[in-house]
Amino acid sequence: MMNEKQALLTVKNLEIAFGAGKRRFVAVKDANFDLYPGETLALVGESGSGKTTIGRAILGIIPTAAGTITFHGQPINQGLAAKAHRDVMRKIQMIFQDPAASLNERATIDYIISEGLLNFHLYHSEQDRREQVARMIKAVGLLPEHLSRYPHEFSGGQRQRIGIARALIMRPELVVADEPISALDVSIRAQILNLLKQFQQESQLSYLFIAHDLSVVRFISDRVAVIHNGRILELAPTAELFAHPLHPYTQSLLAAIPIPDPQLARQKQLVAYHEVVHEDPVDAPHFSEVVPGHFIYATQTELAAYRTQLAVMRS
Ligand SMILES: Nc1ncnc2c1ncn2[C@@H]1O[C@H](COP(=O)(O)OP(=O)(O)OP(=O)(O)O)[C@@H](O)[C@H]1O
Repeated sequence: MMNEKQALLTVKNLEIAFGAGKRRFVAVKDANFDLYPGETLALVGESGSGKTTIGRAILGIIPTAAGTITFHGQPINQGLAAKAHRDVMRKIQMIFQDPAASLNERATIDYIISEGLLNFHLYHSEQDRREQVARMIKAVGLLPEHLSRYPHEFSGGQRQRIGIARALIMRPELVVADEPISALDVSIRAQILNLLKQFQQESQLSYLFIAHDLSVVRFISDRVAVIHNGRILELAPTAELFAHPLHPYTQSLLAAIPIPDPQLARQKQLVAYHEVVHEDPVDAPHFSEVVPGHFIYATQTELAAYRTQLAVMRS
């Protein structure tokens, strides 16, 4: 079904490296995925796996070493004319992990939420700006009197609402949400997730949702990409991935989800997955489809075995 739609974002053979010469470190290796309008794709992996790096490359904050990032069919990682660049910068917004660190402490909430409108001239008059901000503040569940206050006067959850308002007032088409609830109290995480879902339903927003918590991913995302050591190892629709994880690393990740029932509580260790350097160029691993929509990083020989394994799991 997904493939009949035009992808909003396409990441193809993406490589991102830091440093040069002997210090060169490839943080993202040959990443491939599409993101469709109105869809949430989760990028899940342990700390340091390369999730944020992919998000930052999509936002144009860091350069890419190889591959393409295409938005609305237009490559955006190889330099854009100024007008097109501004247009993309408006349409792709970010929500950060730490709402305490990402808001300018010296600015009022009114200014923080308005800043994008001011920079991009997205208002007709001062009255229009005020109306847009008033609508947005209400939509994220804050009050008009909050506008004259400063970030330190708010709780973590309220700050994240401000961060969401700041991003969504730009009317983006894609939001890169980088661990948007992991810095928040457990009690308010669901509220923020529901708020993000509500906005998506209202406006066909797409989310690239960066997370390490699989229970959150299961709740919020349509599809999941599992990343490890800069490599996407498996990508599938959420229900499929949770029911039929194929890659050993994905399986260990799922097995490590803590179960709330203390009787059943378990916290298994993740199986370290080390990429094998394949000497055989004929059967080198690729990111390919096991069945339509379910991708895995494997050699052709492994792929055939995964197909059999999946058929058994499904029968
Ligand atoms: N500016 C940089 N210079 C050098 N190395 C970097 C830079 N940014 C990230 N890295 C490295 O790239 C790798 C991936 O980092 P990244 O922040 O994308 O991981 P992550 O999966 O988002 O982790 P976390 O959940 O901890 O944020 C890490 O090994 C990190 O040390």
